[in-house]
Amino acid sequence: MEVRSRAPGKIILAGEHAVVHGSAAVAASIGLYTSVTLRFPSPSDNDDNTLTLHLKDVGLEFSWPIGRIKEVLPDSINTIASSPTTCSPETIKLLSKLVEEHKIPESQIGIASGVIAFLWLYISIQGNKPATITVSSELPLGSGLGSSAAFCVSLCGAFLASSDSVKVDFGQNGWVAFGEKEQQLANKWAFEGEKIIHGKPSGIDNTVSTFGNLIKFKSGDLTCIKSNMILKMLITNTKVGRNTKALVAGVTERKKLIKFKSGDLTCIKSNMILKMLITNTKVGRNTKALVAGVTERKNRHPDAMTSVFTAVDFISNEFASIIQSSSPDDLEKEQKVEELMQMNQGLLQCMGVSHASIETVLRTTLNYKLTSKLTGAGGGGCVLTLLPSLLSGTIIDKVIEELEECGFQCLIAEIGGNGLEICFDGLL
Ligand SMILES: Nc1ncnc2c1ncn2[C@@H]1O[C@H](COP(=O)(O)OP(=O)(O)O)[C@@H](O)[C@H]1O
Ligand SMILES: C[C@@](O)(CCOP(=O)(O)O)CC(=O)O
Ligand SMILES: [Mg+2]
Repeated sequence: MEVRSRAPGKIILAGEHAVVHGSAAVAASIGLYTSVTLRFPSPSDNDDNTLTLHLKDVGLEFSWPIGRIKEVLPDSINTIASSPTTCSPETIKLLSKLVEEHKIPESQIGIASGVIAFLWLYISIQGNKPATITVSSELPLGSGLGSSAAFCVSLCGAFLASSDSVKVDFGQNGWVAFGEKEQQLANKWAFEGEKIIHGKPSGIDNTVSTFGNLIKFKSGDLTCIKSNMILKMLITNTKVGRNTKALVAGVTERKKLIKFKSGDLTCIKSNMILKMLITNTKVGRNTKALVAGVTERKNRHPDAMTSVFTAVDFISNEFASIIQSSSPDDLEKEQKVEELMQMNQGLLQCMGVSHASIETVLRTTLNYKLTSKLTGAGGGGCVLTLLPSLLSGTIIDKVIEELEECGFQCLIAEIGGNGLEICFDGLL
């Protein structure tokens, strides 16, 4: 039996880091996916009693005899697929032992936490069954586009789709979304995986990767917005990590906004056209370390940092209301969005998560009177640039050219598309 799943990356339009400390944030899924293939051995493969993980993006393969997993985890993991559970520090230690039995080059050591998350999610949902899992991604890893969440969500999608606790219609062709209950379950499990990779995630990345679209998020509170505005983002990457090929996808038009709160869906219409260019800088960095750094700064300066997070909360809420507003004055809305992005970037600098490469993108785009802010954890990674609707294509080409001359990489990706999807027919 074979099942495939895919889950998108994301951009955070406003509120990263502050969202970890309870502020609101606004995020959108992007049309770049992490894909997982899960295959259980057929009865004729009776020698195949291993759990194998192929990580195509980093060229690494891990394989454990099921007997070895049982030896290291003698009490087995007593979780049930329908009940997402946090991995205890003791179990993380045991799973690390399994990962350390494989050589991961020092330059790729960040992958270890992803493999531990994989083991936790697989064994928790599927138990000690032999299987081969292959992961590949269109997302640059560790660049602020939520590859860790897309990794966890796509894994959970495949594991749950082939478990008894989720009812899926095997008869459907092509990519299909889970029902809402199954989406919630995949989202909760993915959050448990993100905890292993990020330390203290807010949950925004796994949520937008699971549900897709455009969302306003506050811990324990989610507003999911589908819009008919055109959001174009340029991603700039600072090239210290691996080379990422330019990926260009279409820009979609969305018909309505969906407000989603505790399981309730409310549709909201929007007429605004907001063009965003996503720019990706390619300086490698680690979300866990950056999130921990902000928390340490908060511990050192609790009052000042609480004020910063409160300001971000206002920015995110205002950002969300502007893009949902029915006012026909797009110019005014764009100017407000630009100001909010500028303010958010300033506050991210206060949190200590900007980087020289990000500042270079800010300066370069400012030469064209364009506003940018980092997206995701910062410290390098990706930067967003707002493209006002009256901006000419020639200017956009010039900005991209100049950014690429700095060694960065620019991509335009679809914003606010589908979330987690599953495919059983093997045709895609
Ligand atoms: N396709 C993938 N293959 C292997 N590991 C992955 C993949 N995608 C994400 N990961 C894991 O997620 C980590 C990157 O997550 P993070 O630092 O949060 O950056 P981001 O989520 O912005 O890409 C990687 O170091 C790895 O552990
Ligand atoms: C910094 C943060 O707000 C977003 C991190 O995103 P990314 O892993 O850099 O793509 C952390 C979080 O919300 O969990
Ligand atoms: Mg991440």
